[in-house]
Amino acid sequence: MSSIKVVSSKLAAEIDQELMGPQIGFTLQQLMELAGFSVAQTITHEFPINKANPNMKKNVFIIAGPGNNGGDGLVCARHLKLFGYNPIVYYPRRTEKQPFYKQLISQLDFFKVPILSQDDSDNWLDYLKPENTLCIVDAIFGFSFKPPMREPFKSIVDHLIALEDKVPIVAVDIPTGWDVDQGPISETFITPKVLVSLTVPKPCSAFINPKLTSHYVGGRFISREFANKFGFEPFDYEGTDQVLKL
Ligand SMILES: NC(=O)C1=CN([C@@H]2O[C@H](COP(=O)(O)OP(=O)(O)OC[C@H]3O[C@@H](n4cnc5c(N)ncnc54)[C@H](O)[C@@H]3O)[C@@H](O)[C@H]2O)[C@@H](O)CC1
Ligand SMILES: [K+]
Repeated sequence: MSSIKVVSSKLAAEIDQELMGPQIGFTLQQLMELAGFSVAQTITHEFPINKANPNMKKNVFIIAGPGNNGGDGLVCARHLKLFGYNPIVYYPRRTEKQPFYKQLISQLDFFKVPILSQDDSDNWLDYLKPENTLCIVDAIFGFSFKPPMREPFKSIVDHLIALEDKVPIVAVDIPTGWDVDQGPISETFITPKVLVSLTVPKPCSAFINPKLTSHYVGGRFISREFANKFGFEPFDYEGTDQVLKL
């Protein structure tokens, strides 16, 4: 893993600021759309739908947290549905922070993606049976997580830890509970089977064990000049792919 270029959380924040600054002018919605799309595409690579097997598990359980990592999960769910999977979203703390989150929810309703809420806190695990679930998407926390983990997420993550040997977890950007720079230092953290780093891997990705976790980079939205300015080479994405296995 050490040969993979990573950028510190500080630099990652600067990259985001500049991408969404007046000169380049991306909006958060645009970046989130590409980020969520890249996570959905990673799932098609790691867990492809086998049309010859009508009994194949197709349920993907997406847990969306209260921030933008959660937003990536909502976008990912919509694309998964269009790719032929059966996404189920658990979104226990809806945000009012950005008005477009309501639109993301409306879009999921439009595609008839079930969304569990705070009201389902006693029964959400009924929808996450290992015998029916292909994989879990961890879109709970990304680079703004600060331990210790508060409820309801602590209990949710404890359940995920108990399930992680039975159902593979795909982590969006940062495995939940990991520190963006120092990795799994808190008391509660997951160990994903797949990590999708967005834009560029953060230092915590150096702590994944390549025997346990496949590592992808996604969020294909920067030019070579822009990457070089921040001290790294852009990733060699193939064709129209939005993700690259590292
Ligand atoms: N340029 C960007 O900023 C982009 C970021 N994206 C995603 O956005 C993520 C970062 O998003 P945010 O900055 O919104 O942050 P996060 O989604 O990492 O989490 C912030 C939220 O978590 C809560 N939180 C933090 N620590 C907690 C704790 N210990 N217990 C309970 N709740 C806690 C905060 O109150 C806040 O609501 C990235 O990792 C990435 O996945 C993508 O959407 C694409 C664009
Ligand atoms: K995550």
